[in-house]
Amino acid sequence: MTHYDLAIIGTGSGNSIIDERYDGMRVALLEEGTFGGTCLNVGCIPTKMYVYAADVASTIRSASKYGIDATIDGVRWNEIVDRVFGRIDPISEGGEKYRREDCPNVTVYRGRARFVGERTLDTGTGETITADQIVVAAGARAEIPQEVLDGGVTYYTSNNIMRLPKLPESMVILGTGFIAMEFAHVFSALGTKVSVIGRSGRLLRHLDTDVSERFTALASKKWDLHLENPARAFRPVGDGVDAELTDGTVVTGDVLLVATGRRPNGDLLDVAAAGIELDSAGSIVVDQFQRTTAEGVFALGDVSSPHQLKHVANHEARVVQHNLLHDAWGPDTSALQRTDHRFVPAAVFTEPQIATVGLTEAEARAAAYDISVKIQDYANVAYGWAMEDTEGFCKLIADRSTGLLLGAHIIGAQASTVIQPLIQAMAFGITARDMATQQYWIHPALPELVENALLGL
Ligand SMILES: Cc1cc2nc3c(=O)[nH]c(=O)nc-3n(C[C@H](O)[C@H](O)[C@H](O)COP(=O)(O)OP(=O)(O)OC[C@H]3O[C@@H](n4cnc5c(N)ncnc54)[C@H](O)[C@@H]3O)c2cc1C
Ligand SMILES: NC(=O)c1ccc[n+]([C@@H]2O[C@H](COP(=O)([O-])OP(=O)(O)OC[C@H]3O[C@@H](n4cnc5c(N)ncnc54)[C@H](O)[C@@H]3O)[C@@H](O)[C@H]2O)c1
Repeated sequence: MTHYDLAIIGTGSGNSIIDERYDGMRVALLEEGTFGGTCLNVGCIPTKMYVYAADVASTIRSASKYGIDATIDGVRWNEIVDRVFGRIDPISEGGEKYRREDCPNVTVYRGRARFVGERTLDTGTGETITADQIVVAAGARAEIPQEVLDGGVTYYTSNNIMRLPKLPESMVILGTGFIAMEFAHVFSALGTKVSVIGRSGRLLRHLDTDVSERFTALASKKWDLHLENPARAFRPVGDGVDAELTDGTVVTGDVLLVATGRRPNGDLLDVAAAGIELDSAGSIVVDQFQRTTAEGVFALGDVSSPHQLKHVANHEARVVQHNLLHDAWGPDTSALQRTDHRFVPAAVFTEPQIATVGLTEAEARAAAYDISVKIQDYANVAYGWAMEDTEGFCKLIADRSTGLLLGAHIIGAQASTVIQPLIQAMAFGITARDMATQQYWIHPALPELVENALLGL
């Protein structure tokens, strides 16, 4: 049985651990799927490349409000697909080739790994290995509701929807979370008729209520929404799918996209054989040093994190990368790094974009903070006038007793970029007053939205 200094399950964020500090170690890298993981191959990166194309189409459609007449003559779907995957697929292939051919200390195993004992792995290739330390970076997978499986219909997930052979005329999307909304934007902007089925009354309902309500109102003008009306059955019809809803409505589409959450992959790894605990949501339990309940085993990213975001997985990977090299299992933890999950931001790349960090107003009130709330409309700042924006806003929530921000929520153009100074203020403990008054804000740029929101607080 081959013994390694380190074994890593998963080549998404896990692959980034192995840098020159590990040159003197024997490392096993285990991967069952496409090399490079979710973000690169089927997640953040390709989706945002599609979103960019969708945004271009949207801009053309809305050009007339600026006095410019333009129409879309055609959407070359296959060229969009080729632009995205023509760039991404070689990165994945190159990454694997690099590990196999240029990293003499790394052995790549291509199979489904699972634990068969303490720090012992069946690599899924016929070989079992042991390692002094193991990192579980095995990610998550799309959850498929039973009613979809029972219906025997063809369905797509985020894994394969981007490689459809042609742009569908109509699409039924099950779910109202991040993935559902980003693909609804992509396909509708490119010309597909989009129907969305949700169980609750609002899209993106985990966000601040004002943001979620505004987004739902805007979406209802362009998509066929079926909210508070869960699907109870799915049936194949011709080349497409019928979804029968609880009130009897039937929603039909050429293609069904299921985007109802992603389940951590810990349940497929026989973790109990290694003494690794899962929580009730199926995530691997980790402490602030990313250590699991089994000595010598770390976990990071979607398999162990409630956030399921790439910037969180990256942060956790850097912590693990450090702690692997610092006797993480001895009594003295002073040299170890801790993960910091206090202010985790997220953005939804829809139209309009949404960005969020910290508490929602409801969460802040439930936590009994004495809060100050300000909503600043894009329509009331100069750049908002330039864009004729009548929809977007920035909502800030601050703690009156400290003057510190508790939450920031933006819906509107470039929200994912405009929010960054607010994330910085929260991370570095800058008060809203100092933030507003102790620096210049470029006039008349979009961040004046944030300046005015802060002044308003
Ligand atoms: C459509 C989509 C869009 C997204 N967009 C964004 C975004 O815009 N911004 C953002 O921050 N996040 C986004 N995310 C989330 C982000 O992609 C994930 O949080 C991140 O990629 C998780 O990284 P990871 O390293 O934990 O897991 P992964 O990158 O999923 O890596 C896990 C790897 O482990 C392998 N594996 C699993 N089990 C085994 C096993 N038993 N044996 C061997 N190998 C195994 C898998 O094949 C996979 O390659 C998106 C996700 C999706 C699906
Ligand atoms: N821009 C980004 O950062 C980005 C983009 C895409 C994905 N992600 C990450 O990937 C994760 C997974 O995305 P997701 O959209 O699949 O999950 P999600 O948790 O955001 O949303 C899933 C939605 O599906 C609903 N749902 C569950 N079962 C259902 C059913 N049977 N019928 C109808 N609706 C049902 C849930 O109520 C929820 O609203 C996200 O939580 C996010 O962290 C991030």
